[in-house]
Amino acid sequence: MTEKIESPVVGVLMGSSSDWEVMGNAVEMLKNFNVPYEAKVVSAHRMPDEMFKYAETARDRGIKVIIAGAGGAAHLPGMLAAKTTLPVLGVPVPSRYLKGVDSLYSIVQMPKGVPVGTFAIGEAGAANAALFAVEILGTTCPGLAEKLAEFRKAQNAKARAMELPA
Ligand SMILES: Nc1c(C(=O)O)ncn1[C@@H]1O[C@H](COP(=O)(O)O)[C@@H](O)[C@H]1O
Repeated sequence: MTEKIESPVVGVLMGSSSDWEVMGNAVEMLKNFNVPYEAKVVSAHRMPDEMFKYAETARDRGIKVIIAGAGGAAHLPGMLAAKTTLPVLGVPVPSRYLKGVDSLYSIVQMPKGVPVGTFAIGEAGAANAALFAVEILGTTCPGLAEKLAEFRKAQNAKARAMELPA
């Protein structure tokens, strides 16, 4: 008997394998919610043809949301958004010299007409992009909406239990 493999509904893309430490936080969050995903290195700069192909075929393959993380001249999220009408969530990956402020500015200042949802620099941004993707999926999937409510409840309990040193 073969196990049923659910096809991915979220694509987690990153410009380089060096982004994994940050972008792994998005994958971790999707796993927590049992959301089928695919994670790939796709670079607008280094693999422009593959990037176009990914964006052009994503919807037909069942992808509903794309999370794209990149550092430095982070054109990946914006270029994906230029080639698809799926929601694209951009994660600025911290860069070596400008600490990700360059990545943030590259992602956030999209021209009118081609939106990219831009998140915080680094791990929190990656995790929140995944949570936002779950929220989008939760608008049509009540099971996910319920899990999100549970997640918030658990987070609240954890924050309430926080103690400071005497
Ligand atoms: N910003 C982009 C794009 C792109 O936007 O297409 N492709 C790679 N990169 C970024 O270059 C940084 C350094 O990459 P390397 O570590 O491979 O040299 C990474 O943060 C990656 O996201």
